[in-house]
Amino acid sequence: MQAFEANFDGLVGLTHHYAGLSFGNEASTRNQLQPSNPRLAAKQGLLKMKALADMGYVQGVIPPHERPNLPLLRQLGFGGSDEQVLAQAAKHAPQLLSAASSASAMWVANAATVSPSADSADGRVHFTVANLNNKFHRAIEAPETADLLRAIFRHPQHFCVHDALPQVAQFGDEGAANHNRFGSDYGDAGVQLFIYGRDGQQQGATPARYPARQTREASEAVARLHQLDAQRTLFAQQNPAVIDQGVFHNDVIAVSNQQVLFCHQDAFVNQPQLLSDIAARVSSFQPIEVPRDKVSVTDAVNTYLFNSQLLQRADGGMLLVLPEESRQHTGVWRYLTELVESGGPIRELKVFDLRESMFNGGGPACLRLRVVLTETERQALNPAVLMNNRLFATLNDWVDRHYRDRLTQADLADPQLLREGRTALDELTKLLDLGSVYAFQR
Ligand SMILES: NCCC[C@H](NC(=O)CCC(=O)O)C(=O)O
Repeated sequence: MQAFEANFDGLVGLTHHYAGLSFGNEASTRNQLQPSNPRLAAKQGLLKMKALADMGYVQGVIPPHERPNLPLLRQLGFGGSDEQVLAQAAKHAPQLLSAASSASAMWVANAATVSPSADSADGRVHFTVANLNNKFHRAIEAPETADLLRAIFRHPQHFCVHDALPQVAQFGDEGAANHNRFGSDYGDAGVQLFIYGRDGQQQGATPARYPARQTREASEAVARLHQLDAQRTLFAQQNPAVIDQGVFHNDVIAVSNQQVLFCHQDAFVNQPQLLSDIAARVSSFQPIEVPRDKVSVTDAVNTYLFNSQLLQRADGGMLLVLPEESRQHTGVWRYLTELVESGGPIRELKVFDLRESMFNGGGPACLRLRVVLTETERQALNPAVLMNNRLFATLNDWVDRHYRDRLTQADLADPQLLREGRTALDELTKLLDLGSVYAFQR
């Protein structure tokens, strides 16, 4: 069956701010309490989506979540009117208000793990919503993510959206950021590689300083839910030493497309064995391992060169979509330029300014969820979320009318911000034909 890879990017929400909520994600910690610019953040994301759509890639949008999350603050004991809930939370627990207001759902590589229909026994595209159990502000995303994915991939004959795994550390699951799929044509059965940071039973090596968010048990459960062929499914551990250097998701140190794995030399535990296991299953497998003497793990974390999108071009070559930070770094840019000139599969570099997202540790790959689709499946999804000239203009105008260009933690208590968010999201559900998907609409 003919198929292609579509990308769905998270649209940055109105409350995008820097709260230092993600221990182990060094950008998040470093930029805590810096003022943010939600309007710029949303527009930077839209520009990337539009550029990819213009190049001929199928590109969709995943809407932001309802924030601040008032029902959550009420669940935590803040009561009274909406205004009183915000005021009390701001006074007594500003970090909880930040968590309940985080726009972190923008990083949709952590929304779900996706398996294409060619790999699943029942011939459907499977999604398992990530429970994001390691961080409170992210764990609250799961139910809303499920609702949004069902409002986009809404035909149960073609799509199956599984709820998140149980919300306990043993099943910590961070979605597609720890998942790769290899193969030749997208429509042929592929080989899926699940990468975990630790064994949920605390066996084997673990990082010493920072948390390992993904467990092996979670990856195994997702593979079962997606009805994958065990012969075509691999599980591997991320190197705990690089987690301790700030590689909190595997997509900070590796990216793949079809036969190519572009990764750092220190990405995985027992890397030579893993590469030979993949080679045994994927014909013409082409690993590109970046040696530490060319790019250190620290430089990889600071520039996010692996948090890139590796896209297929019509001529058979591949394009690497990178954040501006990798161009700014002389050594990293020199390596990438040499890579393109080396005659290998990566033939082109394209750079985007995603600074607002990068300041919270999210690069080009974090902002997108890859979904391999057949043409029939593409026609079955909600067409209103697909990027084109008109949607780009509509969403830019929507952002201009509703988003602030400066936000700090203190602003989160402003009841006007809550109203602005509800007005904007109410309008968005109509623009994207989502139905009454948000709690405040029900
Ligand atoms: N894939 C990229 C995810 C980045 C995300 N950052 C955050 O949630 C930072 C939020 C803050 O600190 O305000 C995370 O660490 O999960």
